[in-house]
This record gives sequence, C-alpha cells and structure tokens, in this order.
Amino acid sequence: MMFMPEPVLKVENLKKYFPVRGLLRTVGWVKAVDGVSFEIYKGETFGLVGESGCGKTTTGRTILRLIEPTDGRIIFMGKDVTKLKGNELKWFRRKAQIMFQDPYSSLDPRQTVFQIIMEPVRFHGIQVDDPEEFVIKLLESVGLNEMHLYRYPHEFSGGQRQRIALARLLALKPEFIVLDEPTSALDVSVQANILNTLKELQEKHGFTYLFISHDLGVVKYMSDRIGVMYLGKLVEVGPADKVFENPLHPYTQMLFSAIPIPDPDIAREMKKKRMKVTGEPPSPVNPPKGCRFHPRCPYAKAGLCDKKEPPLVEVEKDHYVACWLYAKA
Ligand SMILES: Nc1ncnc2c1ncn2[C@@H]1O[C@H](COP(=O)(O)OP(=O)(O)OP(=O)(O)O)[C@@H](O)[C@H]1O
Repeated sequence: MMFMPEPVLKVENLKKYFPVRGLLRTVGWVKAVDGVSFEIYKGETFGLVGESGCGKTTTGRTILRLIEPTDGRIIFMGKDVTKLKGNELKWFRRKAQIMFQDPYSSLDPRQTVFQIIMEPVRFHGIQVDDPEEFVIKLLESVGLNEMHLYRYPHEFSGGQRQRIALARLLALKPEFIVLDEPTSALDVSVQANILNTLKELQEKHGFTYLFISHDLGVVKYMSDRIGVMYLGKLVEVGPADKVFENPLHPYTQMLFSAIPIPDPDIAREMKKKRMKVTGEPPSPVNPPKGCRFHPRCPYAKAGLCDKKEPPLVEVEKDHYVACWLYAKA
C-alpha cells in the first residue's frame, strides 16, 4: 500500500494522568499515558501492543477525545483535536471512529439493526435517498444481508454483532478508526474472518487504523508499523516486520519471547537475546523510572535510567527504541 507523506494523525507528547484519591485528597497519579508521540499515515495500520494496564486503551480514547488529555497535542487531518468545538468537533466525531472489544454491550438491545445503523446517520444530518437500500448496502459490505435488517442484537452471534457495529461506523464514512481489541471476545475462527473484513474495507476505502491488542499474532497480521508500550510510554516503534524480526528493547524481547516463532533462524536469534524477567509489571502509580528488563545492562546498573529517561533513537531505518543500550548517554 502507498502511504501519503502527510500523516492523518499526529500525536505529540500525549499524557493522561488519573488521580488516585485518598480519603481527603489526591494521593498520587496513575500515569496511564506518559508522553507518547507517534504518527499514522493514510491507509496505514499502526498496532499498539503491551501488557494489560500499559495504557493502550487510554491512548486510543484520549486521541478520540472520549477522555480529555492531561497534556500534549493530537493533530487529526491538520486540525488540533484538543481545540475543536461546535461543527468542527462534530466533523471530528464523524471522521474518527472507534470499534470496541465487547460486541454485547456496544449495541442498544431495544433497537433493530436498521435503527442502530441509521441513528448516527440522522444525528450527523447525512442525506440518504433510500434509507433501507443504504443500510442493506452497508450490511452487504460487512458480510450481512437484508434478512438481518429488522432483527435485534440478541438474535446475532458475537462476530455478527461486531459486523453490525462495523456497518454502523462505515455509514459515517470515517477516515480513521481505533480498533480496540475488536476480536478479543470472539472465537479464533470468527476472529480471522473479522480481521480479513477489516483489511478488505481498508483496501477499498483507504481507512487508517490504530489497532490495539495484546495479541501479538493478531497485531503482526494486521499492522504495517507497531508501537510497543510499557508503563504509559512507547519504548519501541518501527515497521512491524523489523520489530518482530529484530526486537531491540529488552521489554519487547521479553514480550515477544512468549509467542512461538515459526522461523527457526529467528527463533534461535531471539532465544539468544531473551532475558530473564520475573514478576508482575510494576504499578503505574509512582512507577519506577528505570527499566527492570535488563539486569545486566550497565546503564541500568549505574542507575542512569533512574536519573534520565532514554530518548527514542533511530537504530535502523524507521526503527526506534528508547533504551540507553542504544543511545549515547
Ligand atoms: N478512568 C480511570 N481512572 C483511573 N485509572 C484508570 C482509568 N482508566 C484507566 N486507568 C488506569 O490506567 C492504566 C492504563 O489502563 P488502560 O486500560 O489504558 O491499559 P491497557 O493497556 O489498555 O490495558 P487492558 O489491555 O487491560 O485494557 C491502568 O493502570 C488503569 O488502571
């Protein structure tokens, strides 16, 4: 796929801190997103990976202004999202959509498929000559059909519900879609079908995706580039094939060591690099500054990571890592 040089989305130093309340006052902050920067180009899928709680969902929702950022800039198609109001905000709400993980709670059980799909269309004042025809076309584009038009969500399987949710957002002709674990609640066979539909729709309409998942196999399958998140920060960013074949950050190496690697040469290479990591990830409330992933790292041993955060540096073309092992201290 050809990428346009102008990014559809540009995130600069994005932060989202949640207060931790004590009895009388705020006693700390959950630094869910802590200074994240990346760009996504037209027609591209940017995958966000990392363990549960590292801040993936908060990043996606803050970008869409479903929650207000603590700091940072979000530029969408040249416009500063944090400053949008009135008609411009409505335009943004139409052009930037989200598909949630849970197909059971995202559709109103009292509405028919027709009503579910037409509601946002009416809200945005989109003119449609023949609403029935319009909805049938949308249903067909996601693998459903006119038989489903006047049925209710409970009559559908999880995968079909995700298809209805997809048809609803397609009706608004979005530019950018946050896919937040869109298939995690589904059986593996159904997952593959939905992922392929997402890919086909992207080819056809040139959609730009932010794909959030903790499932590395799925992220690898879907993404052009990926960002690896650890405790609210991006520790590695690069083309998906490069990051998977040559993970640089000790955290990425640890994360990837859990998945089976089909290519024996790469598997052997990765085994060499694998580091022993034990224990749960640290809490994002007052997190440690240093990286716990490289006990043999001289920089970590010297306490350098505690004193100063490593910058994101380009180690090979388009492949960035934030670790003192690769940067000049
Ligand atoms: N509304 C909130 N109030 C307080 N803390 C929150 C809130 N939303 C998220 N958090 C915290 O922010 C951190 C990041 O959460 P987030 O859901 O973004 O992570 P995630 O990587 O998407 O994890 P998962 O895959 O489990 O959804 C977690 O520690 C979480 O507890």
